[in-house]
Amino acid sequence: MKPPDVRAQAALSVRDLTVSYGRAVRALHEVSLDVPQGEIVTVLGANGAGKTTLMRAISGTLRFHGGVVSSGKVTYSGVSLNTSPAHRIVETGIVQAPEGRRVFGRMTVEENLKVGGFHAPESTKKRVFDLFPVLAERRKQRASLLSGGEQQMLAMGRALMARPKVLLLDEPTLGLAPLMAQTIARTVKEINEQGTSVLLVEQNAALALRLADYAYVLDVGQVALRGPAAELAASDEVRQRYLGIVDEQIPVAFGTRTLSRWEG
Ligand SMILES: Nc1ncnc2c1ncn2[C@@H]1O[C@H](COP(=O)(O)OP(=O)(O)OP(=O)(O)O)[C@@H](O)[C@H]1O
Repeated sequence: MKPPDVRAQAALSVRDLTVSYGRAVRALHEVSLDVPQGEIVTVLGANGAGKTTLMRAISGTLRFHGGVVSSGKVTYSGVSLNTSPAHRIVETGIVQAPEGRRVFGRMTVEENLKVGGFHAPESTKKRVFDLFPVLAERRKQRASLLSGGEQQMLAMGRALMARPKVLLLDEPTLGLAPLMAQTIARTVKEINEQGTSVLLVEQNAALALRLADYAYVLDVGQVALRGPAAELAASDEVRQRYLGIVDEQIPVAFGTRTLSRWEG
């Protein structure tokens, strides 16, 4: 049986990535991660763990935030993306959905979608409207009039207009009511079932672990834990630390290790 770190058909691959902001802040230290074709992979971690930095390094936007990759690499289908500008990475098929509040408020829903994919065929817009019927209903409305959850849907819809092979989602359920968060989660699953791989950064670990095939936990810039999402969800350590389930009988040991059946 294959060891888990040689995961099948890794489309997007991050190897030993170290990222700093200026001289003082090392935000990621030798982080490795794979997003195989067709999977949902989630990255969990507390505030400041480095999740957003990881997304920036993948999407080529690190430089806009004063960050640099000091070692390691990001590849897609074996091709290095380290020096690719952000627009080239989008063309490669790796597209980040902006945060929900980053939609263009004065533009209509439809205009926002157009910004996501000027050359997208009508069928792509239809796909977005099928996934998010509320966007079809409000297509002529200004984006600023949408609710927070609907704006998040629009942000995801805008990313889908670029027809991504890998969709990067940075906390898509942040600040949303539980019912809306569930709707977003269901749609992420549907997007994935239609063939798009997903890298999902979430603070809502319970939701993310239900959705994902595989999960990584970042802790102060390093991968502290990784494994199949179902195994992490069942782990007492993860339940106590990330799912808020406290059982004082069980001591928490927390170091770098892999939760997997291969480890014995
Ligand atoms: N533009 C920046 N300049 C300097 N330091 C930064 C910058 N962005 C992030 N950092 C630092 O890098 C570290 C990782 O931050 P990052 O935002 O990647 O974490 P995160 O896991 O996404 O946290 P959160 O959940 O709060 O967004 C933190 O110590 C943060 O203060």
